[in-house]
Amino acid sequence: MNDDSKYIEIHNVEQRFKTAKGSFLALQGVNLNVAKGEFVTLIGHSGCGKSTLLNLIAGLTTPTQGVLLCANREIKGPGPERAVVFQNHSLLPWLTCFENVYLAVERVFAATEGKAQLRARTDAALAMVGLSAAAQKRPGEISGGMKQRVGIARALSMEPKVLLMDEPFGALDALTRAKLQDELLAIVQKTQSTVVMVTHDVDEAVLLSDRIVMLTNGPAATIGEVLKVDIARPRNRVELAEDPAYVHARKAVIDFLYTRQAHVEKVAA
Ligand SMILES: Nc1ncnc2c1ncn2[C@@H]1O[C@H](COP(=O)(O)OP(=O)(O)OP(=O)(O)O)[C@@H](O)[C@H]1O
Repeated sequence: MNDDSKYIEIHNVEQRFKTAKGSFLALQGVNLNVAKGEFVTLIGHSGCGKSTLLNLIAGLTTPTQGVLLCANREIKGPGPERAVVFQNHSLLPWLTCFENVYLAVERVFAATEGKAQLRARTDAALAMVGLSAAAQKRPGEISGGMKQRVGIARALSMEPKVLLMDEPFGALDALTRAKLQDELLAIVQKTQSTVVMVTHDVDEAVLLSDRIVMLTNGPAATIGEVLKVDIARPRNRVELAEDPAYVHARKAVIDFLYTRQAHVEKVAA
């Protein structure tokens, strides 16, 4: 039986890495459920294990202890139902934007759909991120924000059940970042996707999330606190700035990061 409140289940997960100096315990005792359609961000200081946790959900790595499930199935490797967007967009530079997205569409749908349908899916994904006009350009001919949009279009084109994003806007300037955050909010509202996103940015976390998962510092990092963001959607960044619920959530995250998990590394506040 499907339980939508437990779409992604993370049970007592531990991740150790072998290093030249021996075994390094990155994550320990991580337990979390993510509901279908929920937007969850992972926040914590640099090196605490956010990407490690995201990679485990993506199936790019396997835990040294514990188990992860997606829609009641154990995550044993990467799968098209869990699309990943990385910070560095990872596009193939010799292909156009269209071709970069088409490759992903082909991988997922070629067995069941004809070329015209595959092309229509690619066009629709590019349109969703406002890139129809740049479809025939190569990554070297477009801006960083546009490249990131292609990465998002590629992920969305696979119609994944879960969108996993590792600091997707981390390398962008503040204005482009704000624009893409707003676009992502609108897209997720439309697609009702389940999203797990890694971020360093407190405002980004509060603006986008239904819940903010705060990780303690490593080694042996774990979930320190989970904050529910009780702000109605659609959210408007200008109105939010003075919303008491926004101010409260922001303060709670900053308090966790700077008081309870104080660290020499900086996190954008
Ligand atoms: N393959 C690996 N081998 C050894 N150690 C690793 C490996 N991957 C990650 N680590 C270590 O695990 C810890 C968590 O790394 P991770 O990249 O998940 O942190 P993060 O919170 O995503 O950091 P940042 O915010 O800086 O990207 C770090 O101490 C890192 O050095």
